[in-house]
Amino acid sequence: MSTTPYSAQHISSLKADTPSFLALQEHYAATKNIPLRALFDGDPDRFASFTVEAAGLFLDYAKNTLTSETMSLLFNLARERHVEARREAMFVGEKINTTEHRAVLHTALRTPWPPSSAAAALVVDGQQVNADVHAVLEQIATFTESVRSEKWRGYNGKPITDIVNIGIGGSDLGPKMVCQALRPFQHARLTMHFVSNVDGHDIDAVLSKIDPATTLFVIASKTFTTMETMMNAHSARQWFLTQAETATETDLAHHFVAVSTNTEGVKAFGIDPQNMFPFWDWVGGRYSVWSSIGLSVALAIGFERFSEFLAGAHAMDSHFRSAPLEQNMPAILALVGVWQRNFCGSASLSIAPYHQDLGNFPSYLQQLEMESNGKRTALDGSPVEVNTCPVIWGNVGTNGQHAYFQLLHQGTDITPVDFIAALAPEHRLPGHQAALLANCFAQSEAFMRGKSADEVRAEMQTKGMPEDQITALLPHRTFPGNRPSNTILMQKLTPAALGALIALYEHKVFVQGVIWGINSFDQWGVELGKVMATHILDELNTNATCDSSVGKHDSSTNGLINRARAVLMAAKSDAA
Ligand SMILES: O=P(O)(O)OC[C@H]1O[C@](O)(CO)[C@@H](O)[C@@H]1O
Repeated sequence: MSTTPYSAQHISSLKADTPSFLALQEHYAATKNIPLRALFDGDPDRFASFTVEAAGLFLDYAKNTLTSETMSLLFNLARERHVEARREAMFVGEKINTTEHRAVLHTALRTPWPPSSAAAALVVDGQQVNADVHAVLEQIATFTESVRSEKWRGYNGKPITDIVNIGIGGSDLGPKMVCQALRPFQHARLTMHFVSNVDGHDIDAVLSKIDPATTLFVIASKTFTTMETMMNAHSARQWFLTQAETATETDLAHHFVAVSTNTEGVKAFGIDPQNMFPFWDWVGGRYSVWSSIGLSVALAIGFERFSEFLAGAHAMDSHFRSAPLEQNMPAILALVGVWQRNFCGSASLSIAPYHQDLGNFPSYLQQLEMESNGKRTALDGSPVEVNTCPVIWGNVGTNGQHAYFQLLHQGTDITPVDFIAALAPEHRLPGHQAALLANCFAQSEAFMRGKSADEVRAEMQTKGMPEDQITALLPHRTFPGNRPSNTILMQKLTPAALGALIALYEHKVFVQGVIWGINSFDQWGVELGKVMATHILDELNTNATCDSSVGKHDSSTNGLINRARAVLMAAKSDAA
């Protein structure tokens, strides 16, 4: 294993006094008052200079308050942080996830088979990575084909009509987002459902509309210990046994399959390991849709389309791994984000897909970005000295325009926006696509240009508005502009384009993590609440007098537990 200076355990936080950081700070101070409008007016070639194309995607980052000098300083920063060497360390399977002692190899899940050369074949801890990935893909291909072709049937001989994916976090958000995004490619007989929340209303709503005889449950959990997933899986199992007429325990095999790294856990639940689709600890939950966690996707769109999805991501991997930083789309997207976050001071990033089928993309990115880079400790254990991941949020356009875009245009914070659009639609309805794209492009232009007081005044005067009204309304109707955005375009939202889009953001997150000096692949921050919930669950389920059993909490938590327990206990005795 490499012990070069870029080995993870030697990496400290990005420091505000490093030469490249100081140079960027100085540059920001010198350029911050130049309006974006002026940058466009002064350079007719700005669009050509600040756009990049790769793997079927087109990125326009010209509407950011930056110049070629900014970019060159950012590339210096990336090189100073050893982005290229760290990138290679990830691809070749070094254990860059140092706090969990794991390699990070989601890119191997989409490497074509057989690998192009012996050198490309990955061996990690003695495991033939590519061969193992390929074997599981074959298993997925055979199984999904048999369900789709009606060979695989329910216990009383009926074909499967409904698939229920039970999982949470990466075992839910990825498959759910991708199935929605690729809705037009979905098998006509199959309806996809996703259950994630421990709140019983979630699974109850799904169970109330499906037939046990024609339903397949996919229990998706890397660990097979996650409280939410296990509780939902047990409820589904119980529901099946009570609702499916004449069904016995042996019939469960027709209706429950598992996706996991934990064979023992799957067996203990009662699923035959024959019906288990494995993956490996070097696949992080939020990077797992390419693994067997994508089983629901492959069931929905078929294995051929699933392969196209993997190929799209691989095309972005190849670009990311080989393109110089100056032409490297994920690196550029990451560096623009670092500029916005660490120098321009933006605390959040809004994601605006102008495509209804990408409705779940913002929530997917919330986990990808915030669980990866929402960290305050550097790889070497020291405190991080600069701001890390911004808050990620958003919704589809044009809906967002009629909700929170007011704040984006005229609020007190400057929030960068990533616009994402497909040029051609899957539907044939006249007029809609042009209207959608017109709104997308208009919003980014409006954020950039704003509307000056002089322009607003002239407009109101042309309309013949009295001077006193003009004076009163002027400040309200003025737009400051200078609000940054990126626009990502694809031809159509195909499996390959979606694969490339997700991989683009995965690698953006990686580059930002390297620059900030953090481990983008662990998630210790989710542990504390999980453990405390198990204790409180025990307390809510006991009959002991409130004060003695819950006395160890603060008065607020204690009071809340007591109020809830009174209701839960009453419901229990009513049911008895
Ligand atoms: O697939 P599992 O093991 O059930 O975990 C689900 C999710 O829980 C987390 O571990 C923490 O919330 C995520 O990283 C993961 O995607």
